[in-house]
Amino acid sequence: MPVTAYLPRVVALVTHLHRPAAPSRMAQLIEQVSADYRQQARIEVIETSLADLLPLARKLESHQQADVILCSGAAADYLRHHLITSVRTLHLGEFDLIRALVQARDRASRVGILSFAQPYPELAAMQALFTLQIREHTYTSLEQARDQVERLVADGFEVIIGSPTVCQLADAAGAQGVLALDAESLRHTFDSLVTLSAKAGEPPTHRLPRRGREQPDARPFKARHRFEQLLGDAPAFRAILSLAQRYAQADATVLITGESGTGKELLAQSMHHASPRQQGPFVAINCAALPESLLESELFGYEDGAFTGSRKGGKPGLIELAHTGTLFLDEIGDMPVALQTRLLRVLQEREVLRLGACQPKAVDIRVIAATHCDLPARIADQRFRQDLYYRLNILRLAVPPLRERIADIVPLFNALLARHCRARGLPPSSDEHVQHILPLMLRHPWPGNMRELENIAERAALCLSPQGHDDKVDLATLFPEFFEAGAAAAAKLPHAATDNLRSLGKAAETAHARQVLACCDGDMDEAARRLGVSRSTVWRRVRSLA
Ligand SMILES: Nc1ncnc2c1ncn2[C@@H]1O[C@H](COP(=O)(O)OP(=O)(O)OP(=O)(O)O)[C@@H](O)[C@H]1O
Repeated sequence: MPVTAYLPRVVALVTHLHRPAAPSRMAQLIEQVSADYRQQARIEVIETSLADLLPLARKLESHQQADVILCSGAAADYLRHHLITSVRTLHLGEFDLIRALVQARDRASRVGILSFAQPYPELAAMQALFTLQIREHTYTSLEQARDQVERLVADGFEVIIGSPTVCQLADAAGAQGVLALDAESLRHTFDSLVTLSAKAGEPPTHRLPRRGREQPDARPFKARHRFEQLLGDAPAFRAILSLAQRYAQADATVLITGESGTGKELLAQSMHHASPRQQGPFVAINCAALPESLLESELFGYEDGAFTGSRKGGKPGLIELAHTGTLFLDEIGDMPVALQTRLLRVLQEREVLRLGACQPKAVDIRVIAATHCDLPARIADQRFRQDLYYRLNILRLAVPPLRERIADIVPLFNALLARHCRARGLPPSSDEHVQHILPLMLRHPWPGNMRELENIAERAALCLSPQGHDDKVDLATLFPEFFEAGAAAAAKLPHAATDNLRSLGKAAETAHARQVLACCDGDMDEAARRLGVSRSTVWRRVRSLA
């Protein structure tokens, strides 16, 4: 079947405090510049309020409508914490600043500049060109931007240069906002996106197309995570980590199994980082995400003229691009059988044959495959090749689901909660409110594993923080998954642990307290009674990151 050339889908999200009624200047500018890139990418511009930003971006991600999301400043940073899709920051350059300063000069003699995260390096040199009093502040969250704007206005700065959100904040505070964006910066951003796509294979992210969390940069095929970043102290998880660290040193193929969201990809990235191949590329592909024809050309590459729409000069496949590094085949259980046969050949011969080519090329790769499927069952259904299974299942890592790491649930939740509060500039959620959901968390079966825990922590950060707490919203409304059918049938631990808490060492105390609390279905009073300590001691113990 002929395959047409793949054009990466770039969605530019223009964020505002409140969505404007008419197209904003920034949206118009992006539309205008993107017209020049129609041959290289499909670029769509969407305006959104900050409140709708995340739901919108998540929808784009779940419908696989964006290979890259383009966003400015704090919004890009925020999305990066929440999405798997690649998020690029729309950086402002010196042209943006000069142009904005020229506009500002006509309106006021004192001009404030709000830049995201880092000050403009060129500002000092530019200041000499303008007879203006210029003061620059940086921000990393909406709250900080608001504070800085108010400070500038209180100090008599009438014009403030920044992003569309900064401009709206300035307008709301009684100053004038000047947008810092120039067509040149946009071209520069689109150029780098398109060049990357050509360099690294399409689409422009290293993960096709569902993933792409890493930012495309000079070395797009890189692993971001390391063992040190993996959270979790439960014995079952520590045992897997220790095995993975040992396997990282070997070169044999690894098969990682485990439910969705247990951290299989994180483990694969960490192994690459700790392996002798760490300087080589880490190339990841989701085998379930692409139709068979596309997956084949992405994996194996093609020669010039191999099919209608193929790129002139041909294209290397991801297997070739992983040369000297690691190839991570996620969702291997969903790979079409015809491709399994071709992959088997690569694993046996360590060479790859591009589509339309006669001569195979030698490749030096380490393969890590992952799946949430029951591969033996797939073999029985003839949906997975038995010989491929044995080629993959050399070093095996079975990642435990979260419900089997009960001692990890509370510390992981606390760590994620703190991260979300920090990212949103919110004060930490109060123990009092968080305490209410603890029993529910310990009872829940966590079918979505770490991913689900991240979602709960994000909701808790938003709604249980002192600022966001709303008495009208009850727990069943806020966390319906804890109350849905099935949750009640969550795995229950045996009522075995009754040792006196004071007799145990500190780390053991923590693990023990959590275990007992789980046994008591989260009933603090009952746990305190069994452990022979006060209710608040139980609480202190279970929430500590032992
Ligand atoms: N040990 C861990 N510490 C911190 N975060 C984790 C850990 N394990 C998983 N996560 C987080 O959980 C989410 C899911 O992880 P990951 O994508 O690696 O899981 P997966 O098993 O590969 O999922 P899938 O099978 O759906 O592809 C990610 O956001 C990741 O950051």
